[in-house]
Amino acid sequence: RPPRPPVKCDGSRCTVSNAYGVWGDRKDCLVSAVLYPETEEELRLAVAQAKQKKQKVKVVSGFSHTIPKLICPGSPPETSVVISTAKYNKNISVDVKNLRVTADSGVGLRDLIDRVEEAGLSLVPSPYWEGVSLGGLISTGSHGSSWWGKGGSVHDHLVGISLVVVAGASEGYAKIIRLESNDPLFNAARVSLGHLAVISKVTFSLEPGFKRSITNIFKNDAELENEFLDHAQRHEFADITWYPSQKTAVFRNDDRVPLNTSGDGINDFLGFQLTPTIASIGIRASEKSMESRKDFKGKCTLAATETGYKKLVGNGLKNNKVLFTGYPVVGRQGKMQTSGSCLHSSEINLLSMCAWDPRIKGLFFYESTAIFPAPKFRDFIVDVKKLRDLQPENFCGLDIYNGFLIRFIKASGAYLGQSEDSVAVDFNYYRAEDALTPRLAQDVWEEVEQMAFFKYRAKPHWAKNRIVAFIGVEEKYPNFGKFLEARKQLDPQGMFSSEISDEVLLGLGFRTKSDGCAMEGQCICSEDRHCNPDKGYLCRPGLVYKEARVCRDSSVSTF
Ligand SMILES: Cc1cc2nc3c(=O)[nH]c(=O)nc-3n(C[C@H](O)[C@H](O)[C@H](O)COP(=O)(O)OP(=O)(O)OC[C@H]3O[C@@H](n4cnc5c(N)ncnc54)[C@H](O)[C@@H]3O)c2cc1C
Ligand SMILES: O=C1O[C@H]([C@@H](O)CO)C(O)=C1O
Repeated sequence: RPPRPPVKCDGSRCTVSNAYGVWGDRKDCLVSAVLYPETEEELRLAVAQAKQKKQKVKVVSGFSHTIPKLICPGSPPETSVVISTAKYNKNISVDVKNLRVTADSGVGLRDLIDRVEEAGLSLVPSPYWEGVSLGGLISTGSHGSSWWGKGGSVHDHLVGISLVVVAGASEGYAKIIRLESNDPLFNAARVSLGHLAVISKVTFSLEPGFKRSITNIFKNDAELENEFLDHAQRHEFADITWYPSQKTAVFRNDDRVPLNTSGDGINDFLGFQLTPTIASIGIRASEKSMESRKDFKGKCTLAATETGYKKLVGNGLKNNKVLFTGYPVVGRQGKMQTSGSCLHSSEINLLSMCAWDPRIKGLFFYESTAIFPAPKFRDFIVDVKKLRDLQPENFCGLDIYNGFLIRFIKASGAYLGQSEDSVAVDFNYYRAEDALTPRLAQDVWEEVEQMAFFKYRAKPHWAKNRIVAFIGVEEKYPNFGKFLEARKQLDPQGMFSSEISDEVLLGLGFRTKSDGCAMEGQCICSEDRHCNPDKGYLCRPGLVYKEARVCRDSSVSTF
């Protein structure tokens, strides 16, 4: 079954959720209504109506694949409305001569890519997951991986954007403005987290169609900190997957090759494949039982099995669309850059879905993504290795997912983009059904999280992360003030802002620290009560990054 829609309405109000089904604070987002405009004029009318009713407005796509609660307009529900772009996805027009494509913001990434490739052109970057809308993916600075050309961030290939902004009565309370690359507001609008306006049209620059040639090289991680820079400079779409508990780093040699190169392969990334529901439930059940038995060894066995299987099947790469038969895998850009086959299954197929689908007891995890200025990343790796060498089993929980996924993002002019060439690192780890349930090695994850965001001042990916990652975020962007000025200019009454999304944008979520708040990254502990003393989890300093404050299982001896 494909993912379910993120919005559920009963008579009087609607609940807006995300793809994982649970927000970081585990509280529902309630709104008075959700509107489904289908044309740009209907989009404008929806904004005008909300302005006249003095409502708070947020935009959600048909996918809602963002983790932080950016799409929640706040309380009380009666005064808020959500505009969904799920049905605003009709128009895609490819301009072959000028190597451009313009589309409605609700269009899904896969639909756009297929149309562009049909026309013999290619969109260079994209997130690795295709289950996103064009408006949504640029709004959070979503990216693939590249330090070449315009780089791996999609918003750096945007050359025009149309916004529905609030207006006075004389202009019908809402109007459409078109911004091109040289507009002063353009750098605010292209990564705007839904805080300035509703994006109605996006225009991307394209390139003549090309193919990709991918080879995964499995290496020992001993020299990782000395090798990542060279790897990114040598291969246009390079990334690295580091499995710290196994001391293995998988260097993805990934380059563009001409269209006439032989090969019709695809990238059907394993993690995004249609997964038999029983498999997802099975993995989740075994994780849960290992957690309850504090079975580190079991986690490491599962991790080794997972990574062994991934190596065997090329992590989902297929040479002939069906099977992985060996490297290199060569295929069309449109079939290699992004994937998400679990999206394309029939409603009646109840036996398989995306592994994290909240309708089944499948995978349930945190997703942290830290974006480092390139010069700082080396020291982060060295610190994580120190932490890993203290007790490698602590890192098996990570390797059950994707380990550390290391990707490359180029400096951007976008105010909320990266101001310098950067390295993004994703890591997923087990999340318990209940907020207060202690998790194996959670102190290690909290230390890695705090090391990244506070010791190395990495920026949190706007679409991922637990709320603690956003503490002090506004100080990390040199042009943050310019973004706030643009927000004041385009939305003086703060119609698109809310105290809930301000916790992300302005890192304001820390006024009160409640009992147990540190157990899910809702605060950084400063007292034991912020952890779970009844279960022996107490607030302690980090082992390598001493300034970190983490919830550690006091029943096990530290080193
Ligand atoms: C399985 C998975 C894999 C992922 N892989 C990657 C990856 O490889 N790289 C990466 O960088 N990210 C990745 N992401 C994150 C994803 O790219 C972002 O969450 C993206 O923003 C989701 O797009 P969406 O259409 O679901 O937007 P939503 O989640 O619906 O919205 C995101 C934000 O954009 C705003 N917004 C949406 N549409 C509009 C509009 N038309 N006008 C104004 N504001 C709007 C919303 O208000 C919100 O603030 C992944 C996410 C998942 C779940
Ligand atoms: O869930 C996600 O998957 C990708 C990456 O971790 C694997 O492709 C990504 O960036 C996510 O947020």
